[in-house]
Amino acid sequence: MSSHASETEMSVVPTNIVGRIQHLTRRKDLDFSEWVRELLQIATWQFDADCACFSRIDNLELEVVECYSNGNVVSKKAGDVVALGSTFCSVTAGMETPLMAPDTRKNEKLSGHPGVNRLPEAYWGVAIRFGGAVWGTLSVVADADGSANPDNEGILTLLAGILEIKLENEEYRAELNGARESYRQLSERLENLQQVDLLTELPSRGALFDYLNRELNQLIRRDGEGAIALVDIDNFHAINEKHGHEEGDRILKGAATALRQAVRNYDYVARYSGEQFLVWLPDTLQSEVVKVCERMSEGVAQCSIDNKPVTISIGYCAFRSDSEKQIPYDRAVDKLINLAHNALTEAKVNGRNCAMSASRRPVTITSL
Ligand SMILES: Nc1nc2c(ncn2[C@@H]2O[C@H](COP(=O)(O)OP(=O)(O)OP(=O)(O)O)[C@@H](O)[C@H]2O)c(=O)[nH]1
Repeated sequence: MSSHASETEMSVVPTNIVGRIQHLTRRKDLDFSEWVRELLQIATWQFDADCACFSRIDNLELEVVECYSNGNVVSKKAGDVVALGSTFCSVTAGMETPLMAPDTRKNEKLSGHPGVNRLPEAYWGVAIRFGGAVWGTLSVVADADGSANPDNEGILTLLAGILEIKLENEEYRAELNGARESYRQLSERLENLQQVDLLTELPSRGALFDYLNRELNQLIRRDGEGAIALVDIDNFHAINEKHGHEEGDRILKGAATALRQAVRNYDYVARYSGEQFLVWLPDTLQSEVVKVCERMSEGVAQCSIDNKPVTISIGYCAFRSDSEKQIPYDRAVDKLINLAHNALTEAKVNGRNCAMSASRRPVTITSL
């Protein structure tokens, strides 16, 4: 049995134990295992004992979750599993109140226990309850008979209560971590879903920028030419107003299909916003872009409303790579889209149903 607690220390124990427990409950720097070991150390110190264990009962077995020993005795280690019946904890588990046995040989509950001459002489234990049932035990042992401090029963009950709260918090934390993980997986799935526009089945705006940044990067590296076109259905607000949103949706789907069919299979058509589509035309000369615009207009005109063909306005920006150096690719995409957008505004101003280029010649990437 350890003898670190002097008479003087014993006389101030109530104050110190409260201070130590309070200090422990406020510590946020410890993980669960470290925290429990600190508590076990406090219990060992308070009982002037050699070792304290926090154990879990699983059927007829007792598993040591955490253990603290002052080194005076050979103690159990975390993870050790023993037959519950061979331990004093088997008795503790059936009790509502702590089992206080400073001398187990003289304790009415333990004197007949098969382990009484083999197990430590002093034993104090209390059941740990969780979820309405006995979960395990908190036990403190000493190799020689212990003192009978009248406060200790209350302190053991208090330590058990704190452990129960900690256990619950830990369980919630695990649940919370599980919930966080499910949320992360859900967000990931949602993000994937958002890559595709559900109405038109084209890539969505969410997918667009990553794709364009990658593509533009590659195109610049191979000194290529290409174009970005913004396509906008004319007077779409009026179509919605007059024929209803379902009819508007039908036109949107039809336009999406027509645009997809009007371009090569390695071109890229995405839904940019409401009634606007973005078309990426890699390895395409400016003169070819004009032809693609014509094909797109003819294709969309196959969709009709009130026996009138649906028309589109297009603004495009053709560009060529002039240097592999000094290119901020992400900004280049934004700037090309802006130029195409300005051209689209001009097409609308010019009376709609037409295509406008951002410049007479392809813009150079380094001029952006
Ligand atoms: N049916 C339907 N309408 C949409 C959708 N997304 C956006 N819109 C509508 O598209 C309309 C776009 O209207 P405006 O931006 O005024 O453009 P506009 O009427 O085509 O006029 P111009 O572009 O100048 O020819 C708005 O009424 C939006 O509510 C959609 O998914 N389905």
